[in-house]
Amino acid sequence: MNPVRIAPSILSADFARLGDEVRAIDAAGADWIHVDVMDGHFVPNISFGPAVMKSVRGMTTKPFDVHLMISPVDAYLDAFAEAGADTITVHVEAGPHIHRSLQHIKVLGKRAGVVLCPGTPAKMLDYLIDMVDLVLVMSVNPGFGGQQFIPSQLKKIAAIRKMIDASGRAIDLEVDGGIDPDTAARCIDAGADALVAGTAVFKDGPHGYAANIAALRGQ
Ligand SMILES: O=C(CO)[C@H](O)[C@H](O)COP(=O)(O)O
Ligand SMILES: [Fe+2]
Repeated sequence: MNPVRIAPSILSADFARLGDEVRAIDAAGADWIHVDVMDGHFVPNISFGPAVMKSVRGMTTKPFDVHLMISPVDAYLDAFAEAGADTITVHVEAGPHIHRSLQHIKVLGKRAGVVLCPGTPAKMLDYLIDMVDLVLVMSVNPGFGGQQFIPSQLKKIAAIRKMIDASGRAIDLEVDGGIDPDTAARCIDAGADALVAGTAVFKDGPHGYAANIAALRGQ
């Protein structure tokens, strides 16, 4: 398994200083930059779109890990690829043709990720696992930062770890929502190798970013 990768979610950044915030989490040791895109339809919140993401893409060379909470999503995939996404992750719950969406992401030359909401079973991955580069398990209901971790998702993480190992493919297993040093350790024990964190990274302002990221690694 890979050493854990930490992906701070810029949803919790100061949007008035977004470029500086991306530079700051890069300098503080972020492995990936997690970009939460919310459409006010699939989830009850609106964040930002590809133009805002593109405007900060040049602030770091770290991979952009783009979590699309958009339904329907297919019409937006090209725009996020063009705006500098490295991994594009789409919800199985967001439309009837998840397989087509994942195929399209691969055609765009990007890493394809699939994400499951807390109420969605791991078996939804049975016919997708052979085509994805990343599985994202939501440990909160998507739409907002600062929510409480849902412990039932640990069992799902462990089940997906087995599916990934059985596949023989290199697939990242990422968890998103309510991650702090305690829940991070529990997710890693269950088999996660990438963690998204918004509140736990950004809560103290820029002087705390490096220590907060290190704490999620158990350091
Ligand atoms: O996808 C998300 C919400 O839908 C965010 O990535 C997630 O909530 C991160 O925020 P926090 O660490 O504060 O829970
Ligand atoms: Fe997210």
